[in-house]
Amino acid sequence: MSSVETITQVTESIPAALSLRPSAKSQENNAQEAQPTSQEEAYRYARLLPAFPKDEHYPALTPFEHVDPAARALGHANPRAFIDNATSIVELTPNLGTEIHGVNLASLDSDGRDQLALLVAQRGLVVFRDQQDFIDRGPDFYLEWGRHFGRLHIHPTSGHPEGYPELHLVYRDAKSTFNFERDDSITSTVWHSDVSYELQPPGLTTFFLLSQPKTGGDTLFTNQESTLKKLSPQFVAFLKTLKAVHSGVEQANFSRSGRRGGVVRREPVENVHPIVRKHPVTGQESLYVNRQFTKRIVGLKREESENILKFLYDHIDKGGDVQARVHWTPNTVVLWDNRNTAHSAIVDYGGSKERRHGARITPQAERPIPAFDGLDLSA
Ligand SMILES: O=C(O)CCC(=O)C(=O)O
Ligand SMILES: [Fe+2]
Repeated sequence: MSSVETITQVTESIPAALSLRPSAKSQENNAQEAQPTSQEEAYRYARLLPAFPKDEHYPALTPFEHVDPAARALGHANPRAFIDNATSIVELTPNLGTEIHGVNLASLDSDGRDQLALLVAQRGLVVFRDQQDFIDRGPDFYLEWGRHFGRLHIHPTSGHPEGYPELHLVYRDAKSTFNFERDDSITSTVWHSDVSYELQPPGLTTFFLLSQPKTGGDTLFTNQESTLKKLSPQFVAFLKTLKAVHSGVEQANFSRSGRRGGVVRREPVENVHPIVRKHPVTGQESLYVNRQFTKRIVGLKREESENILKFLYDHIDKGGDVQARVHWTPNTVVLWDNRNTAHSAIVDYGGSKERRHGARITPQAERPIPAFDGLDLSA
């Protein structure tokens, strides 16, 4: 987010586009053809533009039992049956990311979706091309899709299509942005795991673009199992004894300040998570801190906490050898596992006619499981 989850700078106020209505006649191609503002009436996805209703308030989230769909695929005779007929399956990097052509996600049955969840858990990032059917099915389908994987999260501050608070939108055009811009930073890169401040942050997450710039606006991913493995066993053993505070306060304050959409739908929370978490299905351990939401290490002196976190963030920043970069082509749908990866938007576009409009479906998963059984998260 600031990705939209990030600390964003809304350069101008809410877009005039919000008042637009869909045109049944519009056949605008959804990508590569960014449309000028004067033609926004014809925007094919106008009904999915971000809205920020002021009267929307939700109570605190309550705990729930998450049953991971990937676990159901573990005992399957062929857990990759759902991609048996793919025309191409390419590993983006040895340790992170698989790109698949020739599989229609929208037609996957329950069993196929479970298998998909297992592949996403194993590869961290899975990119599906040519998913026009999925994208064209629209918001009710997106919600039904997401509910297969867990309870859908409603974002406390981001824009959503009118009537669909469970869809988190990223948006930028010539007039406005609801993500990623920090006018005081040398970079738009903000590594994060989505809404990690929640008690039960997301697992499998689905994201796609409805419109995209002609070039640029790729998304970066990194493998947090690999970033952990690069550290010495002695240091990892120490990290496993630690837990950290993740906070949604800064994000809410940013919204309250009037930048972004100006709404806070749910009071911000802070939660404590293990610095090294264990995946509930694969059992793999991963580093679970991020520059956007992780604030301090519990129990350490301030300088100790600041320096260790800074070291870990620098380590993540420098991990080009465990990262992958998704280039968006029209009708691409990407899934990542927020438990064992981190990601960042790249804001390298923004010509006067460029629009980038994305939607995220964000099911929550389990409370992060500490890699070290003895870690007490209640204290
Ligand atoms: O826009 C992007 O490339 C990433 C957006 C993002 O971080 C998110 O929606 O979680
Ligand atoms: Fe994100």
